[in-house]
Amino acid sequence: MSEPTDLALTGLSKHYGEAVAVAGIDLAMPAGAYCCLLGPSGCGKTSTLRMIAGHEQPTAGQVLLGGRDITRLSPAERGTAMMFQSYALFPHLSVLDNVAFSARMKGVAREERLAQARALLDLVAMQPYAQRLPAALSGGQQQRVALARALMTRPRVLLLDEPLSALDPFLRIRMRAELQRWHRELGMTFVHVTHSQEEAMALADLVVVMNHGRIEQAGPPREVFERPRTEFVARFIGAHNVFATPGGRIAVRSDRCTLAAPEENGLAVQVRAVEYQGQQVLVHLVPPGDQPATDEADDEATPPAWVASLPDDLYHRQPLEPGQRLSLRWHEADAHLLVG
Ligand SMILES: Nc1ncnc2c1ncn2[C@@H]1O[C@H](COP(=O)(O)OP(=O)(O)OP(=O)(O)O)[C@@H](O)[C@H]1O
Repeated sequence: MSEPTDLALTGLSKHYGEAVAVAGIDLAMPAGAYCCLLGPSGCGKTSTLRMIAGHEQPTAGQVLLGGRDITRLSPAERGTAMMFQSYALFPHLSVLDNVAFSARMKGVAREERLAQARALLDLVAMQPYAQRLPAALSGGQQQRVALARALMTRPRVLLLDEPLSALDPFLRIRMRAELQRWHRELGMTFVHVTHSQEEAMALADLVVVMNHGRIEQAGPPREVFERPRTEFVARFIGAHNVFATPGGRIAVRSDRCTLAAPEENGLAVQVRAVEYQGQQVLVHLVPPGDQPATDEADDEATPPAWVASLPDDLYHRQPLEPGQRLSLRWHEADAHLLVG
């Protein structure tokens, strides 16, 4: 099951009539990678996943798995398995029969397929529920069964479409740890679609940030966070400020920005709002002269804001008031130039 694979997309694009969902992307995933396709709604991540799965035919380009061109193969022939957003278990079949279903379709003998299904239920800690119907399971349990069912086809690549989005925040964090463990134990390539940068950072070893059908940046999470390549990436992953300078736009992490008295060197700013977050305090800043936030409508009316993220103890030594004028500063070494 853990045979080395290498999934590659070359010039992959998908048009729906006039609309370009995916605009010719190139991507190579090392065997055994945990890859997250990350981006806002409509950026083309689901279309990309569906083309890898074979549920959608590309307008142009290729999907290669282990060097083999699988672009035109049916979903069942290509060595990928998809775990869907809605778990889509058969309601009238027991958990065990749901998992064994694909092997039954292939004509695998009953004892053999049930043994395989039990082993997979064991992996996802669902053996005790083998005889239950899906309706008698929680969302997280249904998801585990859906995973076991996808693994039954012995895929080389597991495709996950927003697998955590239907779960409550507590369960989501628990399932993140489970996904990491399954990935480690199975050693196969996972491709996981998400719009949550937090989820991508927590899980992936390869984060692929997409925007308007293109890849803005692909790299290890730390690299994407520490060196966002474009303004879009810096803003989408958050916790960064973007400044226009004579040499071009630069990004600086908001926890690397400091505040000083207005007469000090730095960018003149004014406090718009202060947001207490426990370990840190976020100080929202606007150019001087802008009105400090007084109600919610104002929030949207003043977009060019920056944030200084200050450690709570530092902030509380010198609390700030909306409207207060300050100087926003950063070290040259913490600034890096954005492309485009
Ligand atoms: N069957 C379709 N027919 C026409 N347009 C489509 C179709 N499927 C997707 N699109 C369009 O293609 C673009 C990319 O869609 P896609 O579902 O890949 O984005 P996404 O990043 O997965 O978004 P979401 O997070 O909302 O699912 C969108 O503008 C969408 O409206």
